[in-house]
Amino acid sequence: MHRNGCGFGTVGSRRANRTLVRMDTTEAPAVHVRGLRCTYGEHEAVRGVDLDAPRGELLAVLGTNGAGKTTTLEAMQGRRRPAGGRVRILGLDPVRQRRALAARIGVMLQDSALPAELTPAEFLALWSRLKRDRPTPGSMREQLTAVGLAHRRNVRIGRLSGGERRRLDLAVALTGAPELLFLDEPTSGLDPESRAATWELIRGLLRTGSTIVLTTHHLEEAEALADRLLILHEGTVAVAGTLSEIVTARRATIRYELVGAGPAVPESELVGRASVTPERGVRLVEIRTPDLTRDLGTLLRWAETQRSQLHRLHSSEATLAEIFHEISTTHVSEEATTS
Ligand SMILES: Nc1ncnc2c1ncn2[C@@H]1O[C@H](COP(=O)(O)OP(=O)(O)OP(=O)(O)O)[C@@H](O)[C@H]1O
Repeated sequence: MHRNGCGFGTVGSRRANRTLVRMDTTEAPAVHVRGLRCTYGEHEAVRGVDLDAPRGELLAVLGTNGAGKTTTLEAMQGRRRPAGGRVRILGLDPVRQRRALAARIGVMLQDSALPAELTPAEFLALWSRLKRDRPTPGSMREQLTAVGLAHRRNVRIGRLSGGERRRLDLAVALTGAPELLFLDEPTSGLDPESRAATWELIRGLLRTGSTIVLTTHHLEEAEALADRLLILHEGTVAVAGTLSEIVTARRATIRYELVGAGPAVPESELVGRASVTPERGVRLVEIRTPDLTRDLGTLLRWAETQRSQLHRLHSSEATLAEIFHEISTTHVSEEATTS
């Protein structure tokens, strides 16, 4: 994966990242989850989730609203006791060994309630003491510079904008140079510049060996940053893998336009997978294919024998947006009851 570019302020750099991240070369995955189940009363919000986040990689957890992303993250952070399954974080049980893990993980919550009366500098000092970290004024300033907030360090948190508070949340998560970061929608509410700078900071953290589990509603964020993706839907894993594994496992699409009358597709199994839409004097043809090379060959041979002109012929793999849409319009519970 290509990780390059510029970051926030003057320290979106190797110097900042060297001090913000602690390396760990142990081979076991940083996050290992099998058969995770979480319930709220009668409601089973997470239903048998498996996932792994190898060390030094970024796992993006995507999903529809209410899919169980935050609940899964909470179980991984030891903030929610699972109803079933096995969770290991840096080799430890996050519920039973929560104290031992606390200094080694950093958490950026979706809705953190930072004290409005304190300044970012004061809060980071307090938080460092709670994490038993020994910050120097220089290291705290570096942390704030890394998220583009050095100039706001002495302003009360209550006076910061929503985006600035979000960036302070990220600085808080970085306290103590954690090996593993959980970032719950880290760029929600950020302007495009701040989002780009946050992406660059995240890339810098990955370059220096940090492991990151991130939830996001922005598909382009997952595409830009993730080594692996997981899409949750209705409490279960709909798809998981690298972006190219996920995309190549889905059907590609062949599209072309036809002028004039006559058949629009070859007389083959392609007929059942084609849709033909009349538009502005032409017919737009779209064929979904599990085997692009084979079906494109069939189509081109047919066009040659028919002497048909296929205009604007092109093919494309499924996009993450299409895959996400397909997943989000499927009801797991309906499938389970009708199959
Ligand atoms: N405290 C709670 N009590 C009861 N049900 C809850 C509670 N928290 C979450 N749920 C339910 O559990 C399911 C999963 O919620 P969760 O917040 O984990 O989803 P999510 O994927 O993070 O959603 P979003 O993208 O909307 O933040 C949802 O159906 C939600 O309504």
